[in-house]
Amino acid sequence: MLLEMKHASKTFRASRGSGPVHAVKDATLQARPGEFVAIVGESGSGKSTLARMLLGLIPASSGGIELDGVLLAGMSRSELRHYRRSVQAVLQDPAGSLNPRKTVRRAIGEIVRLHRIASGRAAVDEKVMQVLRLVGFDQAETVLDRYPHEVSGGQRQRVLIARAIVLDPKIIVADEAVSALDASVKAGVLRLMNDLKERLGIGYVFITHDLPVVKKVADYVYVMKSGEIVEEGTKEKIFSDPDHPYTKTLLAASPVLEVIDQR
Ligand SMILES: Nc1ncnc2c1ncn2[C@@H]1O[C@H](COP(=O)(O)OP(=O)(O)OP(=O)(O)O)[C@@H](O)[C@H]1O
Repeated sequence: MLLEMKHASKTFRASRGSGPVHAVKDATLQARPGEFVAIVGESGSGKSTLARMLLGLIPASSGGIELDGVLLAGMSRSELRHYRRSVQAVLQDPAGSLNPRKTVRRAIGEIVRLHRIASGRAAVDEKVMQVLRLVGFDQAETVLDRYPHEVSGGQRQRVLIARAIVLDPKIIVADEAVSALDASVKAGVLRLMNDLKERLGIGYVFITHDLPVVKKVADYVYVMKSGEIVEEGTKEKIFSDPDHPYTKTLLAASPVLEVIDQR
């Protein structure tokens, strides 16, 4: 499977007193199952807009997204359903990704029902537990009836990952998915994502401003500046031999790649 963004641009219309915003300009990238692709750039560089286009939440102004050569904008309903299952989102939890009024059981169970992965209370519960175990809740039954505010930030992020992988996606688009977490919790969630890559062959488009995280997990890196992808390459190349002056500035400004717990 191949997910591609081809020459995609997004321009937001002018609002009163200001001109149009060219949030993403002519972006081309590729993502595959089993590969950790990072998109790195400063705040305002257009990363979230790019993620929203990849997830089909907003249309591109020009260019487009393709899954195995089929243009997202031209997909039939069943192709679109396949796309939405194959390409899942994990967003930053403080963005309110989990409804505070739904228990973990309900937040994941309703996806199971909606997509007819299982039906009947016992079968749905079993599926929910299975996916919770996959994301590291060894005693899944202890979190089933908790509300989002009753679990820790790292656990909430795991629940969000569980909710994404229950659909058996091939690629997860993660926008600042670990940015709000403390270093040790962050390391745990990254380990989990890496583990899911190895065990289930999930690929990631991992969007972040956090270079130490990129250094730890990415296979391939795209660097964004002012809406444009200014450089791309393997992690090794980007970190040891960057070409673009902006990449060099980013690396120099990074808090010398604090060592993230490797356990
Ligand atoms: N709906 C919108 N309408 C108008 N302008 C927008 C809209 N969404 C984003 N923008 C603008 O597009 C530019 C890129 O924003 P975007 O959120 O994609 O950047 P980002 O790299 O994700 O930044 P951050 O890390 O701060 O979220 C910004 O100038 C932003 O103000």
